[in-house]
Amino acid sequence: MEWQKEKHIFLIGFMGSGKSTVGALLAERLKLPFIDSDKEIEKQQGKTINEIFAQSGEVAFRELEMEFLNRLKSQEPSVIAVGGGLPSIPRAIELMHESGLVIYLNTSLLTLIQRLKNEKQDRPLLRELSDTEFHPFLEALLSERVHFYKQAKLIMPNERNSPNELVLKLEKELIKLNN
Ligand SMILES: Nc1ncnc2c1ncn2[C@@H]1O[C@H](COP(=O)(O)OP(=O)(O)OP(=O)(O)O)[C@@H](O)[C@H]1O
Ligand SMILES: O=C(O)C1=C[C@@H](O)[C@@H](O)[C@H](O)C1
Ligand SMILES: [Mg+2]
Repeated sequence: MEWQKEKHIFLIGFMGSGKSTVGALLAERLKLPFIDSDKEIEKQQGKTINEIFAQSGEVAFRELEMEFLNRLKSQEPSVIAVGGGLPSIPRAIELMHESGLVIYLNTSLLTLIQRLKNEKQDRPLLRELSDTEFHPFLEALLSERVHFYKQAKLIMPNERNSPNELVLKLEKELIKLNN
């Protein structure tokens, strides 16, 4: 499998796996534009993700995510961090494979819990969970989604490394694919 420079690089993975953090750094390193689907949808709608979920519901948000993916076809090659739930929408993974290289940032449940416990407020699926609900909810959602994430072409752990260290590893993988 080869990565072609004229294609996008998609980062997928669970909430908190580091897609937005690592994606911005990777784009800087590769001198490519960086696009974050959550931020793009917020800009386009003039609302936060929390407001979209509250006013229109999750199904409407997933439709906006698919519209976002469809719009990317005509965009210059970019590094794209996609929302944590986007890969589980029917056809989404196929669309990403058609226009780029899909990379899964794989992070264990325990690390996700540590990272997300203080970052619940901007994530509508998490913000109302009590401390006792938090762990079982993440565990169940991760196990529902992992099958989609594993359809990525490249699986890269993101836990016992800094975001910058992962960017260097990713760059090496991309160079290998391009040779
Ligand atoms: N390798 C890492 N080591 C330590 N902390 C990290 C690492 N990667 C990301 N983080 C931290 O984890 C938190 C979640 O990261 P980030 O917001 O990038 O995740 P995400 O995958 O974009 O989540 P979402 O799907 O909800 O948008 C942030 O506080 C970020 O700084
Ligand atoms: O995992 C999810 O379903 C989500 C992840 C975030 O990136 C946002 O897209 C939103 O909070 C939903
Ligand atoms: Mg993000």
